[in-house]
Formats: sequence, C-alpha cells, structure tokens
Amino acid sequence: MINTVVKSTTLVINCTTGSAVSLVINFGQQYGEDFGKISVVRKVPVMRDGDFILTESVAILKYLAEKFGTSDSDHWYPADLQNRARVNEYLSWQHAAMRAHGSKVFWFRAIVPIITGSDVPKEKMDSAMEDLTLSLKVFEEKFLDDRPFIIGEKISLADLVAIVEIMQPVGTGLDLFENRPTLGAWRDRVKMELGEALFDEAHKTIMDVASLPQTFENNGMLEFLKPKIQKMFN
Ligand SMILES: N[C@@H](CCC(=O)N[C@@H](CS)C(=O)NCC(=O)O)C(=O)O
Repeated sequence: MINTVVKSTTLVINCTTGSAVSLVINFGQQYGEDFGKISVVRKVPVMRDGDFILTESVAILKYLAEKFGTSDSDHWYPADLQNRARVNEYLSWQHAAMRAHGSKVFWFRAIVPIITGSDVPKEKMDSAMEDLTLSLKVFEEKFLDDRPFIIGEKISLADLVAIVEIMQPVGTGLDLFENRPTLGAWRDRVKMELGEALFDEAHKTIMDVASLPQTFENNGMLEFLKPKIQKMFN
C-alpha cells in the first residue's frame, strides 16, 4: 500500500513497503548550493531513489505508483487501459489549467505582495481569477461530472494532483468551495479517503500562508525569486 500526497511545496510519501524512496524538501532550499548539484531546474519536488534522480511531480507520482503499486493500490494509477487514460487525461490538462491558474492566484495574493511590497494590479488579479473560475468549471463539469472521483468510484493520482492545486488559492483565504457543492463534496471524499491527518499535513504550509511574512524575513534565498516576479509584471 502506498499513500502519497503532493503538497504544493513538498512531497510527502508514506510507504508501508519500508522503501528507501523518500524525499521532503522545503520550499526555498532549492536555491541553495547543495540542491543545484541534485537538479539544475531548482524546482521542488525532486525524488531520489538510490542513484536515480527524478524531477516533475507528475512523473514522480507515476514512478512511485508503478514501483510500489499492488492489487490493493491499483486505483492510484490503474492498470486498466481506459482508467489509466482518464488519469493521464487529467494530468495532461491540469498543467496549463488548474495548476497554472491555482498557483497564479496563490502567488498574486500571498507571495507577490510580500516580495514587491505592493498589491498585484487589479486588472491582472481579475484576469487570474477569471482563469481560475473557468478551470474550476471545467473540473466540475468535465472531470467530475456526477462521479465521486475523477476516474469513477475510486480515488486516483488525478484527484491528489487536483486537490493540492485547488487548496493553493484556498490557503490565501478564498473559499472556492462556497457555492460549488460538487467541488465541496468531492473535497470531503478526498479528505476521507486520505484520512484527515494526512490531508491536513499535506496542506499545512498552504493553510498557514498568513504567517509567511515572518518566514520571509532575512530569507536571502528568496532573493532568487525577485527577478522572476519583476519579469512577470513587465
Ligand atoms: N512542473 C513542476 C513544477 C514545479 C514547481 O513549479 N515547483 C515550485 C514550487 S510548487 C517551485 O519550486 N518554484 C520555484 C521556482 O519556480 O523558482 C512539477 O510539477 O514538479
């Protein structure tokens, strides 16, 4: 049985197989010298399994599911052709939709004001919110429809990747579940499947985002982000 949850900033992996595969890197550490030797991409998460290093959260999740999958845990990344294709369909779509839009709203509301000292211009914020609203509509109407989970009766990697992106704007104080009963009921089912403790652990950093200003003080590593942010608003 593998129980894996991707946090927005870290990858939390609980493997009852007792495997050596495990990695938790806190956001910010990727700008340090040591991390540069592991991955020049300097993004988290990165997984190391022996000498094998793998970047990209989706690739890491599939690797773990394939390495540790058992008949009991097949639902995470199903062997069945069409169920697997449904998981892949969501994972392909989300990169440029839910992931891009959820994290943009998170950055605009929680990070950019701290780094630049001013709010994101209203028209940019409104446009980011419109994109997120559209992604949520597609998610509810196409990817959930009237199913309990994305592939049907069982939770899969697609639901895990979806929930962590949706929780990013939620962490900034936006209640995306209000007036979206389909989304809220799905979130409750995901929480129940994972267990409340693991769900809360995975989203702790995001839900504590209001404490970030203190964290950022004297954090030289975040200087790396400034040029990126400035480019975003040029
Ligand atoms: N496509 C990558 C995206 C990884 C990513 O953007 N990670 C963020 C944290 S959630 C990061 O490390 N950002 C730092 C940066 O872009 O400099 C994945 O899914 O793993």
